[in-house]
Amino acid sequence: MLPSIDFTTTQAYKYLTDHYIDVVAESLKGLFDADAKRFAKFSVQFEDILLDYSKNRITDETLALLMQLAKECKLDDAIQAMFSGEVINATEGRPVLHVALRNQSNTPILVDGKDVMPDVNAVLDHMKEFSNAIISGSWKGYTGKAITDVVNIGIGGSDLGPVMVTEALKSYKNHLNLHFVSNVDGTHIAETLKGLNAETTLFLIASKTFTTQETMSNAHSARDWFIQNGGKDGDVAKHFAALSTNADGVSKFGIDTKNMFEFWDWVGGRYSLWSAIGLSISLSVGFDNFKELLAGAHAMDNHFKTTPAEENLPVILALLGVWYNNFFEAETQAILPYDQYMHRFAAYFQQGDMESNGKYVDRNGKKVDYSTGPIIWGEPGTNGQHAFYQLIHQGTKLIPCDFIAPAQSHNPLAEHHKMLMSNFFAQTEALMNGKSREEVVAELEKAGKSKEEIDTLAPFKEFEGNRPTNSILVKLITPRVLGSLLAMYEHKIFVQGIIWNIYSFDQWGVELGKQLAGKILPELKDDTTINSHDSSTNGLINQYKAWR
Ligand SMILES: O=P(O)(O)OC[C@H]1O[C@@H](O)[C@@H](O)[C@@H](O)[C@@H]1O
Repeated sequence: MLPSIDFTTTQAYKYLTDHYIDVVAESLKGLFDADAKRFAKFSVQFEDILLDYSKNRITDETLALLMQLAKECKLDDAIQAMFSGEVINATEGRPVLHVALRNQSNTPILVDGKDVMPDVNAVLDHMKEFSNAIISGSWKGYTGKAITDVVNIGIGGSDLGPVMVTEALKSYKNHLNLHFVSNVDGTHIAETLKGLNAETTLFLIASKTFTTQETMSNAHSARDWFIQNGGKDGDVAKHFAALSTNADGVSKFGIDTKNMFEFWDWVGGRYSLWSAIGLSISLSVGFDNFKELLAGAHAMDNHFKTTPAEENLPVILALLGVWYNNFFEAETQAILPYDQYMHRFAAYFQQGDMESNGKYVDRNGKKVDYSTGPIIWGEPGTNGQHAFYQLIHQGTKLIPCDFIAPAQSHNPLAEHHKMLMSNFFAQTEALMNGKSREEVVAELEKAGKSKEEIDTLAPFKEFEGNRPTNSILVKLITPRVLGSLLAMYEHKIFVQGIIWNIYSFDQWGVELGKQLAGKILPELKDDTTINSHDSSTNGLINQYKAWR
């Protein structure tokens, strides 16, 4: 059982409410001027990851009060409850144990009194054996040729993690060509299959439930394509594997359960890249690198479980997020990786964070009267700079940003990485310091502008600054570092869910749309005029029918 505490009734919350008035009046620039040790004080290193959170609108007291808030919300008990396999996903009646999937120290983790580690390790062994066979070419397709292309068919948690990680670790990639099909829009699979050869293509049907409409339709279309292109029903076993918790569904589809890679209902979809769902990762970068990814996550799990809150990366990030979300009323959180390989990182955590903490009902079943999960968004730097940073710098909204960058590049071309990094450093500095009226005026005077021109232009060129950022500087994006980074954000989401007193591991909010689509689909079969909905929905459906 998770503790259930309304954080707005805690002592710490009351103190923070008063304290906020003082902090709002402070400038980050002033806080840095007043304390030469601010960076040393507000930064923490974990292995090859340095988190600098000194450019946040906090003081020692803020941090102490946020830590007190975590304590009053019984965060330690909640962490303990998750790691010990308690049923903390109460609305689905399940434990939450993605940490078991990367539990490289193999300490027993019990679900209903049974240690899950032997099953976890058996699936990892199966993934290793299969990956090695596909990569080495010893696994042959139906005409005796080795596999060259792997198509992962899945959506949501069965797609975003594998896509993001295979992209982030592209420099570790082998000869296999990876493809990902998620959208039910036929364009996605049709475009993917163009140019593929059925003799050398392997399909991974990735679905926790094995019932998801998008995935099942794409899987059936993939099988039709396979048969149309020369494969026989009996050849399916050589070209289709399933990653799922649903053995019945898998065999009904016609996939040999020998080619099924199992996982369990205590793995949430958006936390499943560490499970069999990660098979495409293991195929793309090899099992050893996949294991390194798990090892990095496990190291972060241990850090999260055992490190005092003051030094604990996920806890610090989470509490800073609460500070902005609930006191500064920030609505969003940007994730800005200065690493092209990480271009799907923000998209991945859109699901990770928003599906977890986008809830307005608390753990007592009551509607909350405070703000919960933020809107997560972001693009890689420097592209974002030339697109939406204008609003971050001079817009009316406060947008806390996480800047992430590797000190070393996998592609050290000429001066590229130094240029990239100069932007990474410059942006957080600019957001913090801004540019005062005096600086703007001096600059315009130097450029020879008249007094009148200066008066007209100056307000537009001023930056008020005081905009908060975290800098996450890592040595190099290796599988281990990536694993740790991902686990860091996962645990951040967990901590915030605890503070906001919501259930972070269910996702009932995705069901209503699915249900209604299921009702509408039969109405689209023929051209009968539809009048069973509101006038807008009827009007749209009928116009669609007229145009199709
Ligand atoms: O892996 P399957 O079961 O196909 O689910 C895919 C996705 O479906 C969505 O509706 C959500 O529930 C996600 O959390 C999930 O990752």
